[in-house]
Amino acid sequence: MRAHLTHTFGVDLRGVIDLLSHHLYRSPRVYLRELLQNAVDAITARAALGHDFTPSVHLEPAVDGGVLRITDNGIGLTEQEVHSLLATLGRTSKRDELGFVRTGLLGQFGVGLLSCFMVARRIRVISRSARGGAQVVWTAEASGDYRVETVAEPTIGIGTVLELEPGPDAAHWLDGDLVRALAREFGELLPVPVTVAGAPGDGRISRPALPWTPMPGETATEHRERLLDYCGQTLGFTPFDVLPLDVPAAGLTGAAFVLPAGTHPGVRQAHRVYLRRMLVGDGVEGLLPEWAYFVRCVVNTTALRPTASREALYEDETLLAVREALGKQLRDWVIRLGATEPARAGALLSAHQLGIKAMALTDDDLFRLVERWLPFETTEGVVSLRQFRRKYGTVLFTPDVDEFRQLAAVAEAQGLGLVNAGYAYDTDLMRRLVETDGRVAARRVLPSELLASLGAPDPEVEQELLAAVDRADAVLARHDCEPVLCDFDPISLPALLITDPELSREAETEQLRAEADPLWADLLGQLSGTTSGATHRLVLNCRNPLVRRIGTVGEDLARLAIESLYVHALLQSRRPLRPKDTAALNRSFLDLLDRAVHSES
Ligand SMILES: Nc1ncnc2c1ncn2[C@@H]1O[C@H](COP(=O)(O)OP(=O)(O)OP(=O)(O)O)[C@@H](O)[C@H]1O
Repeated sequence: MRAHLTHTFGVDLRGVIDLLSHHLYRSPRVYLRELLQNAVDAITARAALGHDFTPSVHLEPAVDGGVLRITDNGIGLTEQEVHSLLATLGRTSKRDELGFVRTGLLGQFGVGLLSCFMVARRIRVISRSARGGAQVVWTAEASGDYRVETVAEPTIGIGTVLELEPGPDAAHWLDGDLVRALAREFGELLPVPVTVAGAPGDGRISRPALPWTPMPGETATEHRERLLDYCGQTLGFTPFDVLPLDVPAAGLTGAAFVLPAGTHPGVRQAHRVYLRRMLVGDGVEGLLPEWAYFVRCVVNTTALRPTASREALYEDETLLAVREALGKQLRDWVIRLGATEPARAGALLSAHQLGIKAMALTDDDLFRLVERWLPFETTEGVVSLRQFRRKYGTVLFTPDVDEFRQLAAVAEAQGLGLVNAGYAYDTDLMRRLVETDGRVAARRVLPSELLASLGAPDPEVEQELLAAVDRADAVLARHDCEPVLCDFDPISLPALLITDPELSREAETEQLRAEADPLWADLLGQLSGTTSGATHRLVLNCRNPLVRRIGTVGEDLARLAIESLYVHALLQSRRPLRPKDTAALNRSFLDLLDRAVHSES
């Protein structure tokens, strides 16, 4: 029998270092965030020991291709800790025995330091522990080799000095201007004083106050102005508005900036997220519900967890709760705006219709706001549903933009009010209107209904036209269309093409039946019940002078005129042209042209 031996995975350090340092992070720039984070964590850990000291982190960018140095007066490392923490991938001092992240610290994975190998070929850590012991020097190469030395006579105070020697083609990452810019970006809000050599004034780049916290003595208007400016400088746009965010359970505060008009609903908004005042990233997604695509946030949190790359947030219970709470705050703000500044609420609704309509489908208050302020295209012009209902009681709507365009002029002339509910979420909103206010609140208008409201023509004119129309029957049948004679306004409109959705559905069923096998054909036959007529109706306006004249012209010209009116009505309805429609368009146009030219000559 063969013995079963247990083996441990071998690890090629070069591969792991390459993977972590080059593939985990999107850009080498994050090396500075990892360094600042370690320095701040070390200070937090030393403070937790009860030491009395003035925290400080100081950065010295490289000069002429030399080393970059970062010095902190945090907890430092003993020789043993250097071996176990710095030299063991994935080992961290920032989790407890059970693996939970210690409160108040930023790191947790034990890989951040490796990001330095994206810009450095050698890392040197000189450290003196607050717990005592000799000063230690750890020098690590990008190859994965390291050595540890102890120094009898300490050269530094308690804390750590970390030096990076630039890697090939990476010297610019350690240069003064870039280091100052990166330090400001990542560390600007850190509560610990961070100074960078060469930065203006006393070199401090971190400021004590969060930008969204009101300053002492600042008025509400000044505070708002300051935040609008901050948005311009940090996020690069002038917001429509700004609102404060606060989720105490997640230690989250911040500001939400509502984008001006023109934001595409498909865009996933990226937020600027600080974790314990350290910038996690400015492209963090998923902080808000999807419908809130028109808002960008800047927040600081103590409870959300970043992924190892720090470029996204962990999808856990806390994030779900935060997303829900922030969504609610946003929604409450919209409602408040509706109550206090209706005109601005109207402007907001028009600017970000899609997101707000989506929200309104599941939220009563927002639905009322939408009903009251969201502008709809109607036969009364652009008005809100509330205004429209005040005049007509019921909202008669078309679920299709083209259908609205086709019917609006005629409906208006007959004194019928019509609402275009052809854009995204509109018909769902109409359904909701019925659910909340009853069946009379909204109804889809059927083209046949409109047809019924049109007047009967003068019998004499009708008689005259009937013969001409009868003769043109075959022409229209080619287009699956039946002629109807009516009197309607506007008088200038000669003909109207109406497609009844019921009829087209039946026609489709018929077609399917024709193509299906006998069993299905029978079944579909029972469903459709009727023999289908034409799908379209060409409603000729007997009040229109051109239409009237058709009754008096010869057979060929009458046929040509009716087919031309069909094509004209089809173009007006903005429906896509089928090949036979295009053929009819060409035919009628050229025939008319031909006749016009001949009548001249
Ligand atoms: N400036 C420092 N002072 C004291 N200890 C440090 C310092 N920098 C790093 N360390 C120690 O080295 C360990 C490894 O650091 P590293 O940045 O790789 O991971 P981490 O900060 O623990 O976690 P993460 O990968 O999430 O950043 C830390 O847990 C810490 O104990």
